[in-house]
Amino acid sequence: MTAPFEQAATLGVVPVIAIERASDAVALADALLEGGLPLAEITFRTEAAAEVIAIMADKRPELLVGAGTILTPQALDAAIAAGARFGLAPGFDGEIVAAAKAKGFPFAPGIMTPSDLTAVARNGLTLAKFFPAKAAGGPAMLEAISAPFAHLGTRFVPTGGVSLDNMHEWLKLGVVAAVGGTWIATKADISEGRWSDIAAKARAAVAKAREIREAGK
Ligand SMILES: O=C(O)C(=O)C[C@H](O)[C@H](O)COP(=O)(O)O
Repeated sequence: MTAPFEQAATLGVVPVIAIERASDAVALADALLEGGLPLAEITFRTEAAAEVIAIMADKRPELLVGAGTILTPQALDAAIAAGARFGLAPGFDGEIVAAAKAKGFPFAPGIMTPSDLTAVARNGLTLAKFFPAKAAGGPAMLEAISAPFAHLGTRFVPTGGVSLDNMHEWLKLGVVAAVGGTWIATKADISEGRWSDIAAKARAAVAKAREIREAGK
């Protein structure tokens, strides 16, 4: 895996964020840093996404900021131009994967089926999002579909229905690099400025990930 994804894997948790106002970018970055989670996936689900990434990359370079919900080559370009260090998507699109590869941009597409995984393998990718993780069948499903690809070393970020209470079910699987989810910084947390709550949830998630990994050793 490339360096940004190695860092995400070390932390074990990727906060998936939909943020509406660019003016909240620094406070959100500070809340995550305060919580010991120097990582953010800013999703292209809001108008403000590219600006938020640019502000975070500029003002808080110690936060590893990436882009999520990359659904078009244009969104990929906007993410890179804004200073995103990595990108993720809920699905697989060959054009986006090829463009990211050509630009040397660490990109993890989403998968949910063995066919998606075949595309990931054919493109030589080492990390993919598993989405929607819980609805698609949970850890048993990921274990089953990843088995024929295990020798290739591909790892996964399950996202969708992951929470503090069920993250252990995912992180105990060797193929899981990190879990992802919106629970650490919800839209409401951000719009209402609940920065200390976000910091506390970040801290709890990182501690739990570490505890699960330590117990599994
Ligand atoms: O937007 C993307 O790129 C996605 O892959 C989807 C998100 O990661 C999930 O929708 C998060 O799901 P929850 O944590 O259950 O709210």
